Amino acid sequence: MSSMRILLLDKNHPLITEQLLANNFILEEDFTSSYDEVCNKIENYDGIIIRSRIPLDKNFLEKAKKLKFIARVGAGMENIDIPVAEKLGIQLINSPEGNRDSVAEHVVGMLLILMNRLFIASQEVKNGIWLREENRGDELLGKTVGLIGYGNMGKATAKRLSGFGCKVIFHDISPDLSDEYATQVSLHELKEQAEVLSLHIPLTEESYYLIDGPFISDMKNDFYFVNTARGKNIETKSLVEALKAGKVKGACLDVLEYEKSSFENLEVENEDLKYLLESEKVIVTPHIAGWTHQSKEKLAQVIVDKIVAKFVD
Ligand SMILES: O=C(O)CC[C@@H](O)C(=O)O
Repeated sequence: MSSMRILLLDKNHPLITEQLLANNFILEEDFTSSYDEVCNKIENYDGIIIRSRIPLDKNFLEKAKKLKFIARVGAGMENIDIPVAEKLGIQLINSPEGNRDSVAEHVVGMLLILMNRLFIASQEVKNGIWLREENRGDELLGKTVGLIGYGNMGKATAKRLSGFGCKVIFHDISPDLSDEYATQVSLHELKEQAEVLSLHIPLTEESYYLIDGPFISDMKNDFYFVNTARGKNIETKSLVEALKAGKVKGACLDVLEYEKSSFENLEVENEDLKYLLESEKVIVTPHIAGWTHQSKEKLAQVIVDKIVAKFVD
């Protein structure tokens, strides 16, 4: 029997509340209090369930005297000061198994739209313009796709793309991850071979601006770029330069460097952002790759199952 007190800081699928109450957790929902207000009461809770509304930084975590776990509904944990949480013995739980399929479908969808000019051609026809040669597409079949990161998202993406007849290679810091969908290679080999580059890594100090000017120059082929990871994994200025120069043939961006958080508006007074929003070579979506009706429910179920497995006898 659990009598742990849990604070829910973001709206999620109702099954989280239903199932945790059924397991005798004591719950409090607070979707509006500010960072300071939550800091002032966090010492009363054994667990927190979050998406990304409130940053769980050192100051916050040091006030959370009773906290035993932080559960992230989603994959990315860049909002949490992980070294401090680990030092304080707070368990970190995330749930990428819940939205990996949505992310993978989003990657394939964006690539098909970009490479076959589907959105532009449709808009043209609706405006009475019938252009065929200008809208000639590029097949995914036979392309070498390089993934950076081969966790839940990378693997789900490789599974789909291998079904499209792509050769999928990936680079990951963990060894021996090759499987029936993709082959692990060094970063050098990936840069030599990839014709499409897709990111599936968390945002950490090491992966901040991983893709910058020198990285892009090292890529042997002109390539399509896909980012469903985090905007700050790529230096946007370098992406824009490479798009203008034709080195990046097109970009599918579900995340932007200029997002303040997943839920706030964009800073629009930025020349690079303006280019991305205006360019025909760029597709942009508002951080919705892992955001389907199905993933909402699956994320909730995964997080509940993990909490129950750890804290209910
Ligand atoms: O919670 C969100 O808003 C997005 C989640 C997604 O980017 C993830 O990290 O799983």
